[in-house]
Amino acid sequence: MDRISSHACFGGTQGIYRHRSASTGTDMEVAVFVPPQAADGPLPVLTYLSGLTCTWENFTVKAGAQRYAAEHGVIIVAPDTSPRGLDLPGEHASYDFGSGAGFYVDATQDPWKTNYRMYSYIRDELPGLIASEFKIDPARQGIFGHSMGGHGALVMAFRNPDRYRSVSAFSPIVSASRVPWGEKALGGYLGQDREAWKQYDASLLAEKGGWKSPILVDQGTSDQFLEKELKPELLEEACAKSGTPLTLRRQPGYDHSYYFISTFMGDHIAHHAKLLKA
Ligand SMILES: N[C@@H](CCC(=O)N[C@@H](CS)C(=O)NCC(=O)O)C(=O)O
Repeated sequence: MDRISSHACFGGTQGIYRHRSASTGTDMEVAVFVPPQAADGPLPVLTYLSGLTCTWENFTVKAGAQRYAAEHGVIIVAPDTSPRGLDLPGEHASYDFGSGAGFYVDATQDPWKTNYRMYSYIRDELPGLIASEFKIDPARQGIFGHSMGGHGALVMAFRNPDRYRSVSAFSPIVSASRVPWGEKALGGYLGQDREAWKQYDASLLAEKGGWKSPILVDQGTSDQFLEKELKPELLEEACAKSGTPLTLRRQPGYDHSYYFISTFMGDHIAHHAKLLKA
């Protein structure tokens, strides 16, 4: 990984890196915050997946996570939301598909299947890279995210319970196969066979059970995407069915923005730190 920039932050270091990705066949950028406790030995890692239109930058500049990561001694990794630097047909035409909207899936359809492999990138390639460059404890990994990234985090955790010990989300798309954003993305990347979409639907995965640690989800009640795209009640119902321990907090008056995310960031990092250090 090449370091693009580095800033002292809350006694630790906020770095931005670029590396060649075998999963996407492109260069990828990623932000990594290393807290001051890194001097004393391997630390837990928390990966944050961003929402539509984002890069690593939205979270890194606006979420206010570094203060809490420094407090709890957790490394935070914030990747991009899609491959970059390509010009596939229609790739940059809309904010909710293609660039900035990889949906954390491995595409199976042309022309996406060669590069749009964000599931493999996040699950396999990036953790390997991070482990080779930073002093991490691979047995203590958590994942969280916002909106499309909340969907990504829940899907990643539910499909890989041995890999991740903790999960949380801000205003997640909880059932990608049953809302317009998800139908567009999964249809485009995976094709029209809806059976293939199920492996990327957090609520359908939750319904099957298998995730054991407490899940924290925050959702603003004034979120403009709440009824049409997010539908937290579907996750609530699925978790109730399978006995999955979900705490869903409806936060009155909050919208979909980073003003909301930064307000509850401290609670989320404390949630992960507790589970990762247990
Ligand atoms: N641009 C879209 C909304 C996209 C959006 O709200 N993106 C969220 C994630 S789903 C976000 O975090 N945007 C970047 C930011 O607020 O910094 C629209 O106009 O409807």
